[in-house]
Amino acid sequence: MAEKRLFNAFPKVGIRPTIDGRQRGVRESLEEQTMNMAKSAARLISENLRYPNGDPVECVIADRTIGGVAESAMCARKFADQGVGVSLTVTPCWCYGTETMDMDPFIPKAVWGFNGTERPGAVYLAAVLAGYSQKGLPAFGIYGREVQDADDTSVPSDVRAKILSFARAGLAVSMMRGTSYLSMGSVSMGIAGSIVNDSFFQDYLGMRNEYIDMSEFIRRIDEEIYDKEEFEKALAWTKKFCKTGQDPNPADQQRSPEQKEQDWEFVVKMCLIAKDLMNGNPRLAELGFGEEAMGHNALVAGFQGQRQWTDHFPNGDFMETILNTSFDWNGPRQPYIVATENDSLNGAAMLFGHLLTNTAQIFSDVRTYWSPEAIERVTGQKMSGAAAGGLIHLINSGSTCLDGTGEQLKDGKPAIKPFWEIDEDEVQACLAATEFCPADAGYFRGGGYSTDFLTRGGMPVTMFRINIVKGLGPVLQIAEGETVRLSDDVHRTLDDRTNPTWPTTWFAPRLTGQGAFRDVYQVMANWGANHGAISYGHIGADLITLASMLRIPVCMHNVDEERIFRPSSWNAFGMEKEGADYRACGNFGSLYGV
Ligand SMILES: C[C@H](O)[C@@H](O)[C@@H](O)C(=O)CO
Ligand SMILES: [Mn+2]
Repeated sequence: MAEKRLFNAFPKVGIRPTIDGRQRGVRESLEEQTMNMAKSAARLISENLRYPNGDPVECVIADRTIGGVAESAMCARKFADQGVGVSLTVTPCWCYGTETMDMDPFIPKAVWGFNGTERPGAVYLAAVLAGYSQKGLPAFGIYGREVQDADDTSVPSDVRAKILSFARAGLAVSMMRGTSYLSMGSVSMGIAGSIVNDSFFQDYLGMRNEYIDMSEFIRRIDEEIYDKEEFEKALAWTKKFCKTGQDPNPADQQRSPEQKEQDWEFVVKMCLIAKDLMNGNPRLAELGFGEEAMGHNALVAGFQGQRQWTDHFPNGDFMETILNTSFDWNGPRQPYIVATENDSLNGAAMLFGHLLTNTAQIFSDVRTYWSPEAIERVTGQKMSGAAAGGLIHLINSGSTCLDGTGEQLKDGKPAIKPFWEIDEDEVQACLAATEFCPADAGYFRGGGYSTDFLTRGGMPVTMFRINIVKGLGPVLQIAEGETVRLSDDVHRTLDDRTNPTWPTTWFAPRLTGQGAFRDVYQVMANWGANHGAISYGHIGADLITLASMLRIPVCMHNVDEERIFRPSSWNAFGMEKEGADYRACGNFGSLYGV
């Protein structure tokens, strides 16, 4: 059974079979087809989508078809009672728009109008979408390209794709609502992303901000407010499977073997404590720590670390790495999303990626642009293939998920998978590909460990980032591309010029020849901050759909226009998609902002 998380139930998808209310023949003739559409949609969603804990997504179908306002109200009541967080209206016929529409302003909504000829499903679709636009309730329209016969209960592939894309993004919106971002510490080294903007989390994500001082870790370590049995298990696993790598420090700055041993115990305790802080732990209540047992209901957190903590205590890199990874000493499990340097905007981006894919997310500094000429100058090697246009060196200050090694395989190729698809061999492969090196004493005076690995090449990935601009609000930027595996000697030469004991992912964004994607250099030059969240797969279209639900405009992306799926209201803001997105988001404002 998947690990219980937080105090929020997973939101369900509500399906609204909507019908022409005229009895004495019309309605009766449509009842079966309408309800069958709802059942087909529910089956499609539950068979293809899972919650982050691995359980199938649950759908709730209205008790009866919705022919007017009374049945709309009955359905709304049932959805509220059942914890519905996303709604999909389906219909094969004409219905009465404002009498049957879903009026809940906070839950993502879509309408699937059957492309049939016997009854005008498309006409209702257009009418109700117009109603949603007029009422300021943007909704997604779904209409199959090919005409279907009235008795055809199949869901065409284009309709399937849109229903699933809408449901993935709608569930992500709904899963964030009511949870917390937990700041463990405050602003790290003047990084603006770690200035936690509570209006952003509250108005755009419907989330609460929680804060703890980093001294809480010392209190809990000193007073042994953690599960000591779990600690012994975690420490034994760590000693057995987490290989210690090279110490990058000069001999006279290296910590003694005893100190290093103590550091391992310290950083493993940090790991348990951070998990308890985010998620709570009933075991603590049994140990007499009732308040600490509750946790902060945090779906995402950030750890400041640098500098005050790391100037004195072992760093948080091992903690951040293990929490963000899809497994630990208890085997595969849902990752805990934690942002390095408390970069809450990158943390929120990581959360988007995690909720859309159910996978672990890489956190990286966007550290260096290497032109092919520069690589050849310093290594003598000419770049080719995906590296021919140059590379971006993604490297964090010592932490990122072990899934980022690319040692999990999907169809024989490097991948990052949901935890329930990861087997023990892949767990071991990720660990075997990693070394934990004593921390660079220049940066981390208090010691600790850094995670060192090199991501395998040929993995499709998407890098993305949330930035906040005064007067505009949040924007999202996206770059789809792939990882590149350089030869060991080329990688070594480049990596040794920076921090060779940190995790590296060589990233080649997909170029379009236009604007920010004119070349690799422009991708780096247009990146809005020092960090990026990196997710497995090309998820740019889903991120765009999610951003539109949250009314966050997308300032940069390399997603083909036909993959873009936004509420129908966006069409009213012009044919040029980027400007229309900004105008629509500005017009409707944040989803929860009052
Ligand atoms: C150790 C260094 O201070 C790094 O932490 C620094 O380069 C950053 O990661 C800034 O985002
Ligand atoms: Mn950083």
